[in-house]
Amino acid sequence: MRSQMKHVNCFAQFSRQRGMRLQHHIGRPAASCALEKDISPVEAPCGHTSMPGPTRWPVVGNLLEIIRKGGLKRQHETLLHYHKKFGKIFKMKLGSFESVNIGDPRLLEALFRKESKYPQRLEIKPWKAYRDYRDEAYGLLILEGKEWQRVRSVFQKKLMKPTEVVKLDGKINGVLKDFMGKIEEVRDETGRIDDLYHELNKWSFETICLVLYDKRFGLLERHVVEESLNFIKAIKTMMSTFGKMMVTPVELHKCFNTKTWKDHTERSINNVTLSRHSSCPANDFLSEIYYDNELSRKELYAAITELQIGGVETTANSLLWAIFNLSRNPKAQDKLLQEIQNTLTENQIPTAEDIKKMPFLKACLKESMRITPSVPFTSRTLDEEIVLGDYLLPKGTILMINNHALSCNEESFHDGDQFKPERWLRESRAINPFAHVPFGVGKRMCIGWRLAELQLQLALCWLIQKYRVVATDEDDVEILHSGIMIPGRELPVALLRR
Ligand code: HEM
Repeated sequence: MRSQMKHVNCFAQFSRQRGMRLQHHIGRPAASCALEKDISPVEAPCGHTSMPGPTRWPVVGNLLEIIRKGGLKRQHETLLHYHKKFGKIFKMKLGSFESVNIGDPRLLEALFRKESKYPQRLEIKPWKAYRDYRDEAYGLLILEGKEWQRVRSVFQKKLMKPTEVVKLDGKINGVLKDFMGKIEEVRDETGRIDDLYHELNKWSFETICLVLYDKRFGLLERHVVEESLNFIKAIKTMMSTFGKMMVTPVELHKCFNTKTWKDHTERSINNVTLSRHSSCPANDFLSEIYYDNELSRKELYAAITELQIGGVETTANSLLWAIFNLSRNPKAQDKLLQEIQNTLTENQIPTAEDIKKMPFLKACLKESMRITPSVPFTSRTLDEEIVLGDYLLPKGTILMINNHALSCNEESFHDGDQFKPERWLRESRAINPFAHVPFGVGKRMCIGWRLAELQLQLALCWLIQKYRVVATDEDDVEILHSGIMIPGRELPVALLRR
């Protein structure tokens, strides 16, 4: 990789040799091929300046340094540190996993402008290995090429169309009504909830299942069906084993039947269990897809399973952090309550239409997802050679798009460590849309983002209308990377009835 990533000064020579056209030069105008000033130059074998990055050691690459700096759980902090040290683009290697990391909105925009027909994320070999092992199909998270596009376009019609998504507010509110009842049940006399995250996971699972299967799974009832809880546990296991399985070859795990592989295969999500619920879809959402024969039954199961994997913990996690951020920012919370009360009468159930009249609510959510993003990175595997910024990146390069670093960037967000929803309302200094990408970018961005946003906005409305969310201590809460960003301890929050 090192010798393949050449400084753009090599580019003219490359273009002549390979007949490359200048349209491939993305990131800055073709005429400006000067060395990036803020990238520390490292001497490359070709004699030109190559991309900077931490010192890599044979076999392990930078893994030991990551471990020394707090391990994979704190990798987001280490990567932030690398971005500060090496600039907006750098390369690194974790065991067998090599990547180029980008944390700059202009570079991301440039990448987006040259997006290929079927953008690819980094291949998730452990998930594929598991599916192959069980003879199951792949869903949107892992599909590639034309197959990905075929499945994507089927679900996109339902999930990405604003007019379709707003129709789901009734279902979302139905689950929220029960969720509020659940909160009353599990809240102690001080307003604390033991394992709030688990309760939020149950809420988001119940909502997504209702949207997909038009069926309630009873997760918010007193006696919960074990199978549904297993799904939530399985998502957590998949997320937490993911990191370890990505930095070491999956074949090794399989061959030696390591604990990580056992955890991964024994507790991963099983399509067959879920398939019962979608075997004869009766609701609008699945029936069109099913009866139009757009997807085979196997493909439908896989796609639905992966919609759930993608949608359950991410949404629960985003609401968890929003509750936390509002608990630490009572002024913002008061302003939010004011907006809700100006829009809704007491106990009025909010609709998607009402949400349109609540810019501060949207801003609070955006700011929460910026300051505490659930998904810190996404990735792209280049399917053709491109020039990004000042570097020629060969086909096959894995680009890590660091949403966490983008969101912390002081150039884009002044006082970036502070929760300031107002920043999203100011029209004078528009924020570059590529500076904050919690749902990713381009053709492959999150297919559930509209649904997730509506769910979160409605949930915040219900919660803030009924409860004052307070901080029970002011000590730091560490953020840990476990596939998704989780708090290092039970969140110090209480919900007090207004
Ligand atoms: C707050 C909640 C959510 C967050 C933060 C989130 C975040 C993301 C991110 C960052 C990606 C990668 C995008 C990229 O590579 O550019 C993604 C992809 C995906 N998400 Fe979400 N997501 C959320 C909710 C949902 C929901 C509710 C669903 C399902 C209904 C869902 C299903 C998916 C799927 C299937 C993909 C893969 C899409 C593809 O490759 O075509 N997500 N999500």
